[in-house]
Parts: sequence; C-alpha cells; structure tokens
Amino acid sequence: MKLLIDVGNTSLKAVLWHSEQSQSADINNLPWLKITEVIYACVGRSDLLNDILTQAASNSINCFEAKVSKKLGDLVCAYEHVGNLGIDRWLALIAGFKLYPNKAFIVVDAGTATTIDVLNCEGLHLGGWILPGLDLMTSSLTQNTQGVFDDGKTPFTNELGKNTPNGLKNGALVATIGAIEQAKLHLNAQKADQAVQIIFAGGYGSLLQQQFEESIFDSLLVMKGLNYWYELSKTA
Ligand SMILES: Nc1ncnc2c1ncn2[C@@H]1O[C@H](COP(=O)(O)OP(=O)(O)O)[C@@H](O)[C@H]1O
Ligand SMILES: CC(C)(COP(=O)(O)O)[C@@H](O)C(=O)NCCC(=O)O
Ligand SMILES: [K+]
Repeated sequence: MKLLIDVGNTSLKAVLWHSEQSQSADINNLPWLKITEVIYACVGRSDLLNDILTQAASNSINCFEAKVSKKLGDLVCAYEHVGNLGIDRWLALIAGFKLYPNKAFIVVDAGTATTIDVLNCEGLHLGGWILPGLDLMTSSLTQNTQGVFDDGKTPFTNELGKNTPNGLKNGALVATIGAIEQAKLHLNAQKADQAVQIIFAGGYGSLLQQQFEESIFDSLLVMKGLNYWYELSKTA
C-alpha cells in the first residue's frame, strides 16, 4: 500500500491507499512493513513531514514529492511560472479531471486559504483565485479592529447579520460564495448551455458545498490527486 501525505498550512493529512481504497493512517504508528512508497505534497515547511520521510528512508522506502508541471496528460496549467502554483491546487485539478473527464468544473479547496480554480472541458486550467479562508477572514477583522468580535458559537450562514458575530461570520461566508459565483461566469461565457460542476474540498468544503445545489464535496480530493499524479508521472 501507498502512504499519501498532504501538508497544508493548518494540518498534515495522511491516508493509506490500497486497491483504489483509502484507509486512515495513524501517523504515530505507521505500518512501514506494508508501505511500498510514500507520495507527498507540501505547501509549507513541516517538521512532522520531515520526521515521516526520515522513518521512510530508514525503512528503505522510496518517497516522491508531487510537483506542478505545465502539462500532465491533457491537463494544462494556467500559470506561466508553474512552480508558483500551490501543489494542492494542481492535485485537486488532477483529481477533478479524472473524476469528470471532458467536463468543465470549478474546484474550491477551503482550508487556511480558500482557493478557487477553473478548468474548461478541454482540460485547460483557466486560472483561479486565492482568498483568505473563512477563519482567516474573521480573525483578520477581530484582530485589526476595536469593535468587531466573534462569540465562538455563531455559525456561518448566508443571512444578513443583525449583530456583530453574525455580520462577521456571514460576511466571510458570502464573500466566499460571491467569489465562486464569479468563477462560474468564466465558464458560462465559454459554454452557456452546460451546467458547471463545482467540487469542494478542505476543512470548510462541506459547509460551502451546502450553499451550491448539485455540487459535490470530496474530502479525499487532494489524496486522489496525489495517487493519479503518481500513476501519470510513472508513465510520462
Ligand atoms: N470539520 C472540520 N475539519 C477540519 N477542519 C475544519 C472543519 N471545519 C472547519 N475547519 C477549518 O478548516 C481549516 C483547515 O482545513 P484544511 O483543509 O485541513 O487546511 P489546510 O489544508 O490549510 O491545512 C481550519 O481553518 C479549520 O478551522
Ligand atoms: C494558497 C495556498 C496557501 C492554499 O493552501 P492551504 O489553504 O491548503 O494551506 C497554497 O495553495 C499555496 O501556497 N499556493 C501558492 C500560491 C499560488 O497557488 O499561486
Ligand atoms: K486551501
């Protein structure tokens, strides 16, 4: 089985992958005798990742770090400087392309940051946006103003706010919803008759998914991307 690792700015996620199935991995007790390779993606420095890679090396297990390339199969990256695109964004696009071949879609990965990426039905990444994640949006306001406060219990909803925590939380949510609506315009301009598939991932992906009918949430999207990236890179 493979050990797949996704290191974000908030947390490290790890799963064991075997015969197209994933199983959660206890990073404090990894079954090294059963692991054949480690495939990982990392958007920041991580001591925990370094520790796992050291354990892999002492067990003579090969480790592969996923990287963004200009092309992968029919998928084409929008960035001129491809190394600047977050690898988590590229992996989410790879997974979406495999899940919905020949279909236009938008990927929203809502974690520390919220990233929105647009892919057309030919596999061309049209580009995307980086927004502060929902927690970063609210904390930047509570930390940089006198009067804006959170009460730690107000949920994110799309209602108009009638008190401060409501205004704060809902403002962050609707700003994010508005950005996704803007992304849809970039695909509708290309193909007016086709509904756009939206795929959500990340810690706040499930919450955001509930705001968009017929969209999907896939908690394993980046992991699936890691797996496909590895399969495709081997044959490239
Ligand atoms: N059920 C949840 N599980 C994990 N994170 C959640 C959940 N609900 C909200 N979050 C928020 O999602 C963010 C973490 O998401 P994640 O995708 O793991 O981030 P990253 O990839 O940046 O490490 C944090 O801001 C956390 O507060
Ligand atoms: C935007 C991100 C910080 C998102 O990371 P995350 O929220 O998953 O921790 C990451 O994709 C990144 O570091 N990107 C580099 C800049 C870019 O994609 O253009
Ligand atoms: K993200």
